[in-house]
Amino acid sequence: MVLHEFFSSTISAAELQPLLDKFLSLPLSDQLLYGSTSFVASYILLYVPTRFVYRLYFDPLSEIPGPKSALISENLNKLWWIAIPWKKGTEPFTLKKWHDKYGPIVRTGPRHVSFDDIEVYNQIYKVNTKFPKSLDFYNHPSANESIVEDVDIKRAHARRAAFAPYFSKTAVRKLEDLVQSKVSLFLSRVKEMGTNINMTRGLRCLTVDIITSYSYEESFDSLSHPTFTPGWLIGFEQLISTTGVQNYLPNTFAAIEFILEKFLPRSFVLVIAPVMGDVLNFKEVCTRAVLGQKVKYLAGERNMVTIFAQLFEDDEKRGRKALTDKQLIHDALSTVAAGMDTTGHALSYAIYYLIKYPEVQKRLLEELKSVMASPTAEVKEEVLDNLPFLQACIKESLRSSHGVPGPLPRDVPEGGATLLGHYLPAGTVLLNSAYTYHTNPKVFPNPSQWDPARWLVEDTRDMEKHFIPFSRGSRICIGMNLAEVELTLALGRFVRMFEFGFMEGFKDSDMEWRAFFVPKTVGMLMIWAKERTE
Ligand code: HEM
Repeated sequence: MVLHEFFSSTISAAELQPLLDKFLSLPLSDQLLYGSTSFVASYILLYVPTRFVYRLYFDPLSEIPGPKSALISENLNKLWWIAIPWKKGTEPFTLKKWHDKYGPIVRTGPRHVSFDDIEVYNQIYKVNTKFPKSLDFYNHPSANESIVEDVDIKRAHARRAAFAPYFSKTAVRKLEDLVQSKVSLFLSRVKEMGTNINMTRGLRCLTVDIITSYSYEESFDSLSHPTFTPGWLIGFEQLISTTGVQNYLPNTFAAIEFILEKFLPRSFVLVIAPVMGDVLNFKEVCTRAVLGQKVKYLAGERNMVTIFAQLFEDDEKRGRKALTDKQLIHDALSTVAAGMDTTGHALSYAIYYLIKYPEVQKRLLEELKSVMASPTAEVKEEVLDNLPFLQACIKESLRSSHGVPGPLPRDVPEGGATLLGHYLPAGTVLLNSAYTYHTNPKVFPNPSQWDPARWLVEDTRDMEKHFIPFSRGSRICIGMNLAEVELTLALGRFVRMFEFGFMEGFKDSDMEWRAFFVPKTVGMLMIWAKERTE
């Protein structure tokens, strides 16, 4: 039969009726079986191919180059990154490969478009941006009411404005003593351990103790743990590894969590679902900490210096609507998540590369000796902030650890947008990964080389333009100033105080990372450290 005849042939109601009667006379179980089989068959054989052809040739995004297989199914694309064990967290690497192949704009899915163009980046991630964070990604059941995941531009702006004063450079420097004391404790723990030190976790313990003391008064006291492995940290590691799945099925996870949390004893949960048990423990610690501050505040305690306490006071003074308990808990969780791994990860890269490149370490040490007479000399952050080579090491570590390397999706708002000459309808999801920008060989020659000296040339403007570890614009990292103070004090004082090297068995491949919102290395940085004598 020619195609025309096939499409124009019709079946009359009289012909259809006996078929329908026959179907209805079957037992219910057969009806269900045949009904669902025909539904699945027509979905796979008719709907999916027709939709694919539409996406390929007729969709407004069809002009944009990209891998055709990515147009088959939005859900399959998502599951690819979160459910296939060897693909988990590798999205930034694939995006980079696609940009190398297809150019600065790539259609990576039916509604997804990725960019490798810093001018476009600056348009999307600018102050007063019209491109909100995308619910497609910012929808974690444990953080979807936090600042980080607030996709409403106006509301997020107001919430950021309330927090911002506590993170200005001046505010952070006022709390320098707190950071110094945690760094001192960290260094004394490293000295005491001497060997077999899990630096990946140790640095997380340092950064989390700083951020929790800064936020809620009582630190998690993770640095005191004999092996830098407090239970909540394991819970957090589990939580991070499952972010993709939790974003994909937020309601299912929220329901499972609710049941496990409310109806079963924790000891039992830890046996039947250890990951969830650890996650719940971690969340409980954060919840107790932040709500504890609220209770103290309501009981009349004033002049607490922590972020949340100041927030309660300022809300009252300014007549601002107070955050709900759920918002507070989600902020508490996401502040720990945002402030811990990113800073710890950048520091661990700095230490890893300083071991790999002893000549760079030597140059840094010489510079540090110029302001610190002895290995344990006291030093103000302001002094270290003015050391060009130390700052270049930090910058290069932020570049090679990429900050938050995933593609931080933004939505095209109502009315659509035209970017790189392509019209993108409302709802298109825009992807930009720091990894793509930080490894551009035209901007950073030999990008995989860790080379702090690249930042000490006369003209760094092009590199600065492509350097986005903290993102940019309205949703730039709130904790950037705190992170910079932590990085400066921890790295400067650590390198001045210790000789250090890899433990036997440590491999370069342990430092490969995967993106689970924040980056996570596949192994741990294991080192020994010995106090310097001069
Ligand atoms: C080296 C350390 C850090 C790096 C590389 C980093 C990087 C980033 C990046 C790239 C974003 C944007 C995320 C997005 O668009 O979804 C972000 C947001 C954020 N960061 Fe950081 N961060 C660091 C440390 C910190 C610290 C210490 C804090 C402590 C409070 C913090 C708090 C936040 C918050 C609350 C946001 C959300 C801002 C918003 O959505 O408006 N970060 N950070």
